[in-house]
Amino acid sequence: MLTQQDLAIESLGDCAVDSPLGATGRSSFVDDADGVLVESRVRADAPPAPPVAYQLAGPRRKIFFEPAKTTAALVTCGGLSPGLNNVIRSVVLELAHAYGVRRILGIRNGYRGIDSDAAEPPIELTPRAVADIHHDGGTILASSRGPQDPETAVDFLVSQGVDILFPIGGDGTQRGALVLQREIARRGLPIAVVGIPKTIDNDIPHVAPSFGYATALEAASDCIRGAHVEATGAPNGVALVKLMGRDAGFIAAGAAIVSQDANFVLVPEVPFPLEGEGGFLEALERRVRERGHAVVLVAEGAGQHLFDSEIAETDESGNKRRWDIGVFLKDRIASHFAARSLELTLKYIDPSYLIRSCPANAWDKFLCDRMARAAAHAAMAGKTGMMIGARTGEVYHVPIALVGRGPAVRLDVNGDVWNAALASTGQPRWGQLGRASGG
Ligand SMILES: Nc1ncnc2c1ncn2[C@@H]1O[C@H](COP(=O)(O)OP(=O)(O)O)[C@@H](O)[C@H]1O
Ligand SMILES: O=P(O)(O)OC[C@H]1O[C@](O)(COP(=O)(O)O)[C@@H](O)[C@@H]1O
Ligand SMILES: [Mg+2]
Repeated sequence: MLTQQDLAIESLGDCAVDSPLGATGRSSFVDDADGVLVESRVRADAPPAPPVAYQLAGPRRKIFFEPAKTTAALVTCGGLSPGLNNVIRSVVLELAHAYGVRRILGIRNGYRGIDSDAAEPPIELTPRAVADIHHDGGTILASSRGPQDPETAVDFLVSQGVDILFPIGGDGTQRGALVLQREIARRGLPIAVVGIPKTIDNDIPHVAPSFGYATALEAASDCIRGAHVEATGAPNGVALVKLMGRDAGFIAAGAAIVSQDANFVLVPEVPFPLEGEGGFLEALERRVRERGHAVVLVAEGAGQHLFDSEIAETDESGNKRRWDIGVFLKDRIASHFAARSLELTLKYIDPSYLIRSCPANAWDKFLCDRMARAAAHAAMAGKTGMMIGARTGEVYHVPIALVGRGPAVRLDVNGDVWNAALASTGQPRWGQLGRASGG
């Protein structure tokens, strides 16, 4: 359970500068006493408890940095997510147009670009340079995985005169941001670090969901529409669609709900039985015998209990690699039907990278702009060691230290999202199983 103290936002010091937004008459200011309740769910019969609230995001009347003397830098890290360019553009425009910040750097290729020995130096981000980027997927700055030495990175920020760093990326990026902020604090430097969390996987705490997720669902459901056409277009057609989701099944579950065309959805949180009475293959066979076709969604991290071991290898950022459940299931479905001499037309579809490389949809664009501008306001007010949190309708400040605290964000298998996914597929509710069962 979080306390109000856990949610305190660090600050570089007193805010002595009048915000230029006051002169425009465009902004209604908020102050640090404005909050957003952490717990939206309550029990009416619970004893009253003191409210615990995030600090509300938004422009402050007094700011820490003098805009004309401020240099900001943006960096995008980790896997791509729809909306990265929208975030870059809105941060740049808010800083340049609303505050009058004149020097904004775009660090190339993720954290590896925060280094004087980097292959590519930062680029200048002007309003003109970012004018049209919001229509495109990806990131104009490029991204990467892999560690960066915090001392090297902070030396580089100092050498470039950077006052504010905006790390835009997932849970790993935010952990990295905290390491940099700690090094900055250790040296007593007045450099603000304000993160903007991206996640198509929907697996970052205090952000529910962040930008990218809604677009990923929309793109996935377009693929599933095609998969359904393929499955119904052949005798005993089965379309198996692999979606991203290393540890959390939000994309697969959400896509099942959005598309309404999936008959099975397999997620990391539910180690389904494969063989035997009540297992996936038997349920699939029954569905195909009864209806002549089926659409199966599988998240990349699902079914790892079906392999004898875990992969020891990680990616450059330390994320554990997973066995390829898509190809594994494809083979097992084929051999199951062959063993029963049952006709099968199996189509395996892996749209993973297409889903995260597309431009943001309307909802994610809406979210990106608000999160980006909120980050600009927080940073100009000298807030640091924080990231922007978001929930439908609200944008607020979250200490980055909370990203690594508490249980990881996973699908609640007793919650309404998973219930809706089960209802839309009609698949059995498989429970928790031991390793290697049914393999
Ligand atoms: N615990 C950590 N400490 C410092 N840096 C980290 C940490 N975890 C990840 N990073 C760095 O953050 C960047 C992005 O992390 P990654 O896990 O690849 O993507 P994401 O931010 O999307 O989760 C990489 O450069 C990675 O090395
Ligand atoms: O193949 P890549 O580029 O390493 O990315 C795969 C991973 O990237 C993601 O899209 C995002 O993951 P991150 O949070 O690590 O950036 C995951 O869903 C997926 O497991
Ligand atoms: Mg991640």
